[in-house]
Amino acid sequence: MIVAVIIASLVIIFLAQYAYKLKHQKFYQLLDQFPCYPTYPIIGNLHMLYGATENAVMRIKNLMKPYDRLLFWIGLTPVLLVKKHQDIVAICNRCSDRESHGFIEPWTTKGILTSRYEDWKISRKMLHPAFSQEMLTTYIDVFKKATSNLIGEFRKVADTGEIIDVFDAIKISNTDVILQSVLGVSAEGEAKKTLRFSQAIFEFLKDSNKRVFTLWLHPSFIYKIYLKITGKIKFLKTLHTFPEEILKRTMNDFHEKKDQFDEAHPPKSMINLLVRKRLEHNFTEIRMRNELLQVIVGGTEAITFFSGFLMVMLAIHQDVQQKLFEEIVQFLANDDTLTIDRLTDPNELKYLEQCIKETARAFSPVSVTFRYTNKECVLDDGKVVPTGLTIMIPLLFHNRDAELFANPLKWDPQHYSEESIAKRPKGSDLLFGCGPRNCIGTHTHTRARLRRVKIPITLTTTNISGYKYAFLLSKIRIINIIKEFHLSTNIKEITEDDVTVDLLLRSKIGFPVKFSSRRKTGVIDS
Ligand code: HEM
Repeated sequence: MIVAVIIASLVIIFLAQYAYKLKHQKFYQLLDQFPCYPTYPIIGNLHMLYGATENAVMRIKNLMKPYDRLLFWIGLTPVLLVKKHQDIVAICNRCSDRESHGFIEPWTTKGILTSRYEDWKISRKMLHPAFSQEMLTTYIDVFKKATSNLIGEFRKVADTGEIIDVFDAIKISNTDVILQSVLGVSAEGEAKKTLRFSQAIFEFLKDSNKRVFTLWLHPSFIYKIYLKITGKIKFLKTLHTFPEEILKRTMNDFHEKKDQFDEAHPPKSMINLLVRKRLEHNFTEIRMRNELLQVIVGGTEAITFFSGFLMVMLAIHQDVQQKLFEEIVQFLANDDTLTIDRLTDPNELKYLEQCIKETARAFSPVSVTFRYTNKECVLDDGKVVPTGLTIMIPLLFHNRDAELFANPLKWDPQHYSEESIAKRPKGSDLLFGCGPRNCIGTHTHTRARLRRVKIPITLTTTNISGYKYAFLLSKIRIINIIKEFHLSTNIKEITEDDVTVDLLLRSKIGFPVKFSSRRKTGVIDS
């Protein structure tokens, strides 16, 4: 009986799939242009990722070796993988939808990371001012305070000969920074809750990645049961209640202390800005919670891994560290204040900027991004990507493309020297993504604006993103750390075998660093 039911179900699925394919013949014909490994009914190509859900992107890298484009079936869903610069730029500049396939529900729904174009436009417009020069100037004090606390942690182990994994200290510091600038609360005041929240973010990202590549977790009702049985539902609750409580508090303040929200008191955090502007866009509390949550998620994990890799690379590459130290000493010689103008002056701290960009290239924290084609997209060779297709863009492969970067697996700030940049096609750095849906901290160039300033649309402009949130925080942090400590480590390199890549790139071997004081000194401009 059971066997009969299973066979009947399979036949029904097969027939339904056949009927669907007939109805969407053009879509499937266009898919035939792209290479694809043999598929099995129902599972598609997922068997090829068996046992690798935690490191799926690296497995995909091997599968993509012979191809620049690959059609990959995640169950019944076709996904086009592209790794070449021209393809990424063409797709990202033309399609502003990001496909999440609801995989990250029920963790979060509509918001800047996950919304389709029409909703996303509103999110982006609403949140963009939170990354303006004025707001960044406000955040600088938060960055300095958090750096001061972080340095305090490193002082505890300095000169003891101990090698510590800096990940936890950086994570606490970054969570503090992001929470202060997004939610206006300090981790110091909410330490336990912050820690639980940060754990919930981690579980959310890990689980969402697992769900994408695990067929039986695709149906929503099964996933909800899975969350209950595994006890992960508690992380889901924390993920929601923490920002909700703070949102309620801010909304109450908004109603009761109106004078604190007038023009004489400009917003100092994203939540403050959102509460002021929510009526313009008719945002519900749930929508506001999602927006805040998604910026926090987008920011915290990426910047934590990024910072960890940067510190370890400096600890490994002593020559680079020494050169950077000399640059920092020179920068501080006559003026040791860290203002936004000094930190964003393109003629200052050039080598530090090279080190930061190189880390974002070699260890692309957001190693994969997605698009969904809301219209047909013609690629350079005339091939047409059909409407309604999910595109997976492993930015990591692009950023390690040997055609763009000599010796791409080597971390070398020379990749960002003026001479090296001049040798690459303009706009070939996709460190913060590409097109209008790039990282929110970056400048957005719409097609119209590109035309106005006569920049070819095929060239993206994310490489002028530098002086934003992540860069400012990194500069303040590295200046203070390198000025005070000499960093060393017991590892020689972080190789491809030492990282796992799901949606984010993580280190399997942690971030081991030894701190030795250069001289007893205070934190600059704290
Ligand atoms: C080193 C640090 C960071 C890196 C390398 C990075 C990289 C990226 C990348 C590659 C994307 C996808 C872009 C695309 O699909 O084209 C992205 C999106 C995004 N990032 Fe970042 N990011 C960083 C830091 C941050 C920070 C600090 C925040 C917030 C405080 C943030 C918020 C976001 C948001 C909200 C999006 C979605 C934007 C949209 O869809 O409109 N990121 N980031």
